[in-house]
Amino acid sequence: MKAAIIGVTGYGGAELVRILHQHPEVSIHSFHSSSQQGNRVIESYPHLQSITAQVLEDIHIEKIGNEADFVFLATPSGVAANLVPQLMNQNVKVIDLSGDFRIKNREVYKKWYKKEAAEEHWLNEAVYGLTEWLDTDLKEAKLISNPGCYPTATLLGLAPLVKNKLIDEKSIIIDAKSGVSGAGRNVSPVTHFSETNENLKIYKVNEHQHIPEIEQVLSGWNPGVRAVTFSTHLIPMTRGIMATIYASASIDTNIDQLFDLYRETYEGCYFIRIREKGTFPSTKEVYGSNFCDISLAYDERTNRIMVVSVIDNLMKGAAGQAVQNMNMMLGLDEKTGLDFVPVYP
Ligand SMILES: NC(=O)C1=CN([C@@H]2O[C@H](COP(=O)(O)OP(=O)(O)OC[C@H]3O[C@@H](n4cnc5c(N)ncnc54)[C@H](OP(=O)(O)O)[C@@H]3O)[C@@H](O)[C@H]2O)C=CC1
Ligand SMILES: CC(=O)N[C@@H](CCC(=O)OP(=O)(O)O)C(=O)O
Repeated sequence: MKAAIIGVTGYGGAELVRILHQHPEVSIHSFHSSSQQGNRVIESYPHLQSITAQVLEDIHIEKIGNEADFVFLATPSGVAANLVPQLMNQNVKVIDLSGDFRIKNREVYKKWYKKEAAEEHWLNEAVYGLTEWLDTDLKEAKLISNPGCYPTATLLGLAPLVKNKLIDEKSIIIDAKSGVSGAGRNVSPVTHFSETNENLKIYKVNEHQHIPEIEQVLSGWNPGVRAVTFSTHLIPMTRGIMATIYASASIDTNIDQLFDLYRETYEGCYFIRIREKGTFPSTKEVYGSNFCDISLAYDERTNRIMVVSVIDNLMKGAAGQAVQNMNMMLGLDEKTGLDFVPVYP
């Protein structure tokens, strides 16, 4: 099978190259850029020397449609909304890493992304690709909307509690931290070295575009969940997200029951690793891998459950989950080409 990558000069695109280079069933047929056509891929990414000698092509939809089986869109929000209808006309399957097809309500997308939403028809066609919690068979899907990085860590961490109605739906607080690669390759005043180094910064307070995505999924699982408190922080590290999630238990519970629930729920999910009781994951323990590591605590004094969920934002939070979804579309083992051991230290 042949894949095309649009937006390959960005971090998500580069990570797709790293994964697909050693995927046994899918090869990268073409690399596309909106600004650097004619340049070699290695001019953007010298670390790919010897991996590819290919040249960046422009985004010629008809040619891509004729030549590729899959297109990965690793482009900023607003781009996929325009490209997807054209690509769908070419009968090529698309996996979009951006937020353009995640939010089903067009007005909600416009409010949080401050952009026009994609066409209703294609929003309805898009399958939300939180791989462990798919509600449809991806073999039938034409368009996959890959979840956001923070929503992936958060939703995987909260699913067992929310689906089983074990927490007070109004009590959910998600305190999340991300490495700087989460903001993409372009430097901005916020991500500049001098701003991030030796600094811890809260940002987009009550305005983060992942709030409606998290609420949409949680309320689909349990209509009692309406709104969550969600805060995001930039941490001076390159990769990784930690979501520390707090909620009040709505039933009598204890830590052993909670661990049993999480182990049973995620039994058979290779990429979800429930930690030993009393230990907590750190971001480095999933660095460069597609794992989401989760642990739990229960405080009897406050009746509060705490979930700690970590991912690599560029892997399970973006390119890794995109390839996991591609594997599901192809009917392959979800691990195919993705079984990376985390890089440590
Ligand atoms: N970084 C992360 O951890 C995560 C990112 N995402 C999402 O994935 C997508 C890609 O993210 P990331 O790789 O970090 O972003 P980057 O900013 O690093 O890269 C995005 C790439 O998109 C291309 N691009 C920009 N404008 C256009 C345009 N108008 N048309 C076509 N291509 C364009 C650029 O390449 P060129 O100039 O060569 O065309 C650019 O290199 C984004 O939507 C992001 O929000 C999702 C989860 C996690
Ligand atoms: C650290 C950092 O800045 N992270 C980005 C993640 C953006 C992203 O992935 O955007 P979409 O999922 O909406 O496409 C942010 O918080 O906006």
